[in-house]
Amino acid sequence: MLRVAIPNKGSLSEPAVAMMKEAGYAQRRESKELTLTDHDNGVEFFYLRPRDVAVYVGSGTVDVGITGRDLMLDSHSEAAEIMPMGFGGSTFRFAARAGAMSDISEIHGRRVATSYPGLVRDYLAERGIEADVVRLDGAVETSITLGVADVIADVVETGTTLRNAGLEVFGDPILRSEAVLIRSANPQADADAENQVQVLCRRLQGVLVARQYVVMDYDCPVALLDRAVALTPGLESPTISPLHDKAWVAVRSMVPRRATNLVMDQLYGVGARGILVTDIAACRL
Ligand SMILES: Nc1ncnc2c1ncn2[C@@H]1O[C@H](COP(=O)(O)OP(=O)(O)OP(=O)(O)O)[C@@H](O)[C@H]1O
Ligand SMILES: O=P(O)(O)OC[C@H]1O[C@H](OP(=O)(O)OP(=O)(O)O)[C@H](O)[C@@H]1O
Ligand SMILES: [Mg+2]
Repeated sequence: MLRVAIPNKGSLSEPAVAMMKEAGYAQRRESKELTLTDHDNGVEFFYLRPRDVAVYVGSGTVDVGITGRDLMLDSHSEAAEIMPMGFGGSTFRFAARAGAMSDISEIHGRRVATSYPGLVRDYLAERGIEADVVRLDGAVETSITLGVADVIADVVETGTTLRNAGLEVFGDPILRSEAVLIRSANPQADADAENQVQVLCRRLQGVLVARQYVVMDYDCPVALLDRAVALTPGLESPTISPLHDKAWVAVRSMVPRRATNLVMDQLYGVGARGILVTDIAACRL
């Protein structure tokens, strides 16, 4: 059985479970279940703290897992990214009291509070900056007000938490993070496990594509087909089908979901009619 680690709590938990369900895997029904065996697909799911996922995967006790890129790098475990999951995006940044700092060189000799000491120490060491890294479990933004640190390094998504604490980011982002599927950096040579990992990846890729694209159908005068197809090139090439009226053809193509309305406006402008958009329930490319 393939062993897969899924975050049991936090921002990544619900979207990870939703994605696995969309990929056709059984998932736990309630949050107190620690494991779930999907016999039909030959997969055993382990619901673990997202911070621990990289540790288990790195040690080879589970085959693959979902966690944040930031957590994986912080853990220094022997794990490697296989694919991004399309959710849980954030940046990891330094921040200090508004107006207090403008360059990371100013961190030298200061106290930096963070829940990601591995990541922060690596980043500072690479730049020759010496600082006292204070490890906290969370709510790191409050540490400056309470006098425990001069600088923080933390996850920033909307920036609301920082603003509420009167803090401001400075310097370049330390990291751009998102949820990622990871596996051991030195996987055992096991053909069955390798095959199952490939199936899992193809299914997850299918979910990503189904979420990112729609299918667009429209009718188009033959004389205008080249201009219309240039707007909807699809992934490989659009399907063109004859219509009873020989002056028209039907076109079917995949279009990025976020561009749906723009492409429909442009197609209509070119002369296409009967433009229909359909969600993709699942796909394998
Ligand atoms: N506000 C956020 N937006 C997007 N991703 C986030 C956010 N906060 C944390 N993450 C991501 O979630 C992962 C952190 O997992 P963690 O278990 O700490 O979740 P959490 O949302 O902070 O929950 P909790 O603090 O309750 O444990 C990291 O990969 C991080 O980049
Ligand atoms: O930029 P924002 O949209 O405000 O999000 C960022 C905040 O979200 C996370 O906190 P979380 O709620 O996980 O609390 P924690 O610090 O206790 O982990 C993170 O640690 C930041 O504090
Ligand atoms: Mg948190």
